[in-house]
Amino acid sequence: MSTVENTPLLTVEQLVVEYPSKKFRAKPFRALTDINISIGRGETLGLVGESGSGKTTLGRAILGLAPVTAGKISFEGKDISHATRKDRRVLSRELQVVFQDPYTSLNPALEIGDILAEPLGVQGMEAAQAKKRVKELLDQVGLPSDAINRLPREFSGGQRQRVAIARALALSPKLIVCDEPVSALDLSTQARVLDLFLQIQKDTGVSYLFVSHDLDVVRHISHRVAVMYHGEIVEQGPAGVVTTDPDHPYTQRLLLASPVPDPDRQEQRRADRHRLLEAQRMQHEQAGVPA
Ligand SMILES: Nc1ncnc2c1ncn2[C@@H]1O[C@H](COP(=O)(O)OP(=O)(O)OP(=O)(O)O)[C@@H](O)[C@H]1O
Repeated sequence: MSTVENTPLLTVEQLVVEYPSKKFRAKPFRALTDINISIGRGETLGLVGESGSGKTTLGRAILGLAPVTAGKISFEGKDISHATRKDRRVLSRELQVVFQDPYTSLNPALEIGDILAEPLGVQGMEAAQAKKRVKELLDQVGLPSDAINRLPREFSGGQRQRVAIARALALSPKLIVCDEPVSALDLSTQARVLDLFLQIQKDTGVSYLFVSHDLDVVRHISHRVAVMYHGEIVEQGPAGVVTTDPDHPYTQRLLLASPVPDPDRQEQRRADRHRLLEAQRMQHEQAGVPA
């Protein structure tokens, strides 16, 4: 086996993330302290914790959306903690994201075919080849090929999340940060979308960082689970071993966790989506692809 194959796909070492305070001269807010995790190829690390424990911040730091105050994030052995915008453009082929809310993560004005072709066009794929790839992607996520000419509003929440997953898969990434991707769906739809994530991993070998406030969801999908509390990882182990004992303090805290983030953080997520879409649009312009 080569060195690259032996190296974990992603390692996070002694990561600290601080957000600047909105109050004048106030100390920055430390959202993450001394985070150490790794994710292997084809592996799912579930990240669970109560609301505000720092799960989204960790995903954001990996995606380059939250500042790395100290520590190191490496992808395939390369330090990406302070990657430039150019580096991030290259990384976006390997590192993708699926957000929680399927109702706001898709551009409502674009047909599904265009939403899926966008990342392919950015990477310079010719129209005919992109069309073929879009059909493959729809098939892979269990949507009919006539979805190409339809708008997001014509689909249910579960179907829209399938479109978001297809878009994340378009460039065959190695890691997908899944930030509460089933929390907005009803229980039976959740189960079907989780099965889709598992099937995709079996077929492609993609790795997931799977963020959820729901321990059952995380245990179902993950090989290993990390439990966060107040910006730290307080427990980490194989999915079957992490406790669901109702008397365990972390479990109690998880049971109390609210699935609905506070308005400030919802606003931040909207801003993240906007930034990522904006970055895609700029890449489009630079590649000379008409919008
Ligand atoms: N942009 C920001 N500026 C300042 N503080 C922030 C910012 N984003 C998050 N925080 C704070 O960092 C902490 C961790 O937030 P984060 O969204 O990562 O938690 P979470 O575990 O994902 O919560 P939830 O499950 O509710 O989404 C919280 O105290 C939050 O208020």
